[in-house]
Amino acid sequence: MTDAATASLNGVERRGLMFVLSSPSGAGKTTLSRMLVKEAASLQMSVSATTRPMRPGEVEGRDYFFVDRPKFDAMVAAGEFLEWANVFDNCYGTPKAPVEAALAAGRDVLFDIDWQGTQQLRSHAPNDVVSVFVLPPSVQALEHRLHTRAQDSDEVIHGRMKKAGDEMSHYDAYDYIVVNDNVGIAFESVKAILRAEQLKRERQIGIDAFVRDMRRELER
Ligand SMILES: Nc1nc2c(ncn2[C@@H]2O[C@H](COP(=O)(O)OP(=O)(O)O)[C@@H](O)[C@H]2O)c(=O)[nH]1
Ligand SMILES: Nc1ncnc2c1ncn2[C@@H]1O[C@H](COP(=O)(O)OP(=O)(O)O)[C@@H](O)[C@H]1O
Repeated sequence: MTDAATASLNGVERRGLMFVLSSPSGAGKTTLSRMLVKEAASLQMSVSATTRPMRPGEVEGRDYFFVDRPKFDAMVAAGEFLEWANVFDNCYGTPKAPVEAALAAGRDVLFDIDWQGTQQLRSHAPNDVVSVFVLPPSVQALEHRLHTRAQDSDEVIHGRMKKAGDEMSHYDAYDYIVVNDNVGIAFESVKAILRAEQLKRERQIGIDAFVRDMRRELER
C-alpha cells in the first residue's frame, strides 16, 4: 500500500497514522469511534463492507457498506480490500481506495476492525498503525450493554457473549488498553493516545527542518 503521506501539525509536516480500535462486541468501540470522529478534524473513519444484515438505526455507507456474499467475494478477488476477515460467521473488509486517498491527503484514518484485521494492517504498514483495545469494566456490564443496544436478537447476543472471551484474549497484541467504564473518561483516554501518537518525533517528519530554521535564525 502507499505510505501515509504528510499533514501539518502546528506548521510541522507529519505522517498520517492508522488508528485502530478493537474490542469484544458491546464494549463500546463504535461509541468511542463516533465521538472521536466528531471531535478530531484530522481523523477520517474507514467504512467497512460487510455481509452481515443491517441493524436498526444503521445507515448504508455511514456504518457499513452492506453487500451480499457474491459481491464480497468479487471484491476480495479484485483486490479491493486492504484486509478482510470472517467474524461471527460474516465477512468484513476494509476497502483499500478510500484509506489510501485519505492517507495521501494527509489525514489520519480510524478503523473499527477485529484483531485479525489489525494484524493484517500492521503487517502492511508497521510504523503507521496505532492500536487500542477497549475492554468492558465487567462481564455483567458487557451483557447489559449488548441488551440495551437492543439491536440484536437474544440468540445473537448469546453468541457474541460466548465469543467475547476469545476476542479478549488478543488484548496483548495491542499498543494500548482502555477500560470503558465511564464513557467520558474512556473517550479522554483514547483522545490522549491519538494526540500523543500524532506528536511522536518520528511522525513529525518536518521537525528537523523546523528546528534547523530556528537555529539558523538564532545564529544570525
Ligand atoms: N477485520 C475486520 N473486522 C471488522 C471490519 N469491520 C468490522 N469488523 C469487526 O467485526 C466485528 C463485528 O462487528 P459488528 O457486527 O459491527 O458488531 P460490533 O462488534 O457490535 O460492532 C467487530 O469486532 C468489528 O470490529 C473490517 O473491515 N475488517
Ligand atoms: N461507558 C459506557 N457505559 C454505558 N454504556 C455504554 C458505554 N459505552 C458504550 N455504551 C453502550 O453500550 C452499547 C454497546 O456499545 P457499542 O459502541 O455499540 O459497542 P461495540 O461497537 O464495541 O460493539 C451501546 O448501546 C452504547 O451506547
